[in-house]
Amino acid sequence: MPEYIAIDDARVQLHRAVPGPLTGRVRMRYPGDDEDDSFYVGPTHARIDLGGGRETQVVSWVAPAAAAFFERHYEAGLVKVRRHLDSDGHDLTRAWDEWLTDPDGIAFDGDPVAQTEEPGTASTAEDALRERLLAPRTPLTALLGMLQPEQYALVAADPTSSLVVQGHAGTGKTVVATHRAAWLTHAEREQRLRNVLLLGPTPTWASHIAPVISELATPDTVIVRSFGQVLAQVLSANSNPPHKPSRSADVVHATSEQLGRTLATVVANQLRTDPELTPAKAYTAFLKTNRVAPPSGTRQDFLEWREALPRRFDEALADDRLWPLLAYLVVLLGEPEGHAHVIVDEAQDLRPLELMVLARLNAGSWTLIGDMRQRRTSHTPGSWKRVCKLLGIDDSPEEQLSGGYRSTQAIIDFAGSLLPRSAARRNPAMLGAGTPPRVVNASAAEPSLPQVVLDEAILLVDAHPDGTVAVITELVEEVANCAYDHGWQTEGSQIWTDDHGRRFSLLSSEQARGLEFDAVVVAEPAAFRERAGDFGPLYTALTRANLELTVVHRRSLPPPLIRYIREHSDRF
Ligand SMILES: Nc1ncnc2c1ncn2[C@@H]1O[C@H](COP(=O)(O)OP(=O)(O)OP(=O)(O)O)[C@@H](O)[C@H]1O
Repeated sequence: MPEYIAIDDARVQLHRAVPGPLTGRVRMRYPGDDEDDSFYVGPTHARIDLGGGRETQVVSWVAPAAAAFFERHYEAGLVKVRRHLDSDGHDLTRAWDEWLTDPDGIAFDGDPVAQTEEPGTASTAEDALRERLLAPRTPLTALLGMLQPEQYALVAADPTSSLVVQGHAGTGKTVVATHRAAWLTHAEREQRLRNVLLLGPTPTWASHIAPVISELATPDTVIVRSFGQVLAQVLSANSNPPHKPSRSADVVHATSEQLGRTLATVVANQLRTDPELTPAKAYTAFLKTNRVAPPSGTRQDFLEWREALPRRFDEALADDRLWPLLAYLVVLLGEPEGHAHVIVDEAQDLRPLELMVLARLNAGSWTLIGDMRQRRTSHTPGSWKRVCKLLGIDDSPEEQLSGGYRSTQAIIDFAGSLLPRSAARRNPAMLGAGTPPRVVNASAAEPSLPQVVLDEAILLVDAHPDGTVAVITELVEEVANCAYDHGWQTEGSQIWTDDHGRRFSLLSSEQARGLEFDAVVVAEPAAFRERAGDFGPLYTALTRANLELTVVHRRSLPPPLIRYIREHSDRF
């Protein structure tokens, strides 16, 4: 960070180095004081010796005093001015001042740090935020300097009670989840928690958020896992078992809550006669019990499904779709060491039995973050109240996030047409209006749909040479075959590259959860609903785009999108 270089240039000695860029600066007057106080906010507490017996202080972002920087209405009248510092790695790129009183001259005077190269303070907080959001997105990074007051309030909310955060796509829920995990466990917080489990939908999500955790969190305090990895860990199983085609998943998910009740009853009954009960013995007992509780219309299906299950626990482990069932038996019988707090990102996607497993892994309170409108199936609870009930949370306030940081207004409005009118967004997108989505009808016989999708993806890749592009579709295999035929290669199975070094990601809506790209092609919208029976996955797919969205379809578009296009025919 230039301050340090500049401080060194000015032969200003540091007591200790600050590991990372400073976040900002505050000038305020405490009641009863004759002079203003000024301090920096940064990644950790530090004292900067300015020479001549003077020093300035860096207050850790987790300290209560840092609220003077982050909170919009910090104890009215105390804060005079805040200086926001934005950096790219260790280079200070921008600084801007936010006056809360009438400007009275120099915002921060009298110390060498203020006379260093902090760039001009022309931009406002809003300009700086917009500029950053319009630039090609880098992997998710710590955003301390940009954290919005509504986000900070949730990051730093009291962890003695549980918290539910509902927010539209792109309102910064993952930003809140990651920063909260770091805040709760930070070594400099007086009542820090010993550990936090930070849970999200997929391993790709886990790698997407990893940089924030390694930048902000105290080492070895935040455990990042995908839902599947948690189940694998409970079962000590490999997290990528071979998929066996079966009806297991449908029945496990469709009867999830009743299945949980049946398993709990089996375990309780068996324990009466067998205190040494193991998950394997409980599984065998479950295969035989008459005390099953599926909904009446599905009882026959349930019994047939159970009849076809592997006869032994260790054989059943080979089918990951049975993992929630098996893991529940393990946690019912074991005494897992509970986490001090669990944060769940995309929490709307957990099914009842998965929630019941999780409930037994947490010894503390919860932070549940998600968007009920992005539910991927009707087998997940339809309300936060229901989610809380399954986790055993008594009464938790439901907080809302309302800012729009991911997508342009044009993309938000187009995707938002899939939502009920009552769910419309309240705040305008920070990225501005943007260009309307491009809708390509590929219903002619030639070229094929995958070919059109590939051509559109290449157009976007060329238009965003420094950015990221994704194709999101339920027809992953068809598009992959087409890309392969045209000389594209895959690294992992999601990122495709060509000989010119161009690249795009190819994902199903399930894999795209929680991620974002500068430009996105969504292929064959009609196919999303067939999988989910709901618009949630299509809404998720459309809202992964920051700046540009192309929709390619061969079949008819879903009626709300047709209506939207008709009502806004001037834009399409
Ligand atoms: N305060 C902020 N300053 C700068 N960028 C922000 C801020 N809050 C969020 N963003 C950016 O907006 C984008 C969306 O944020 P995030 O992924 O947290 O949203 P989300 O609510 O989890 O979305 P979804 O539910 O659709 O996955 C990210 O690029 C993030 O870095």
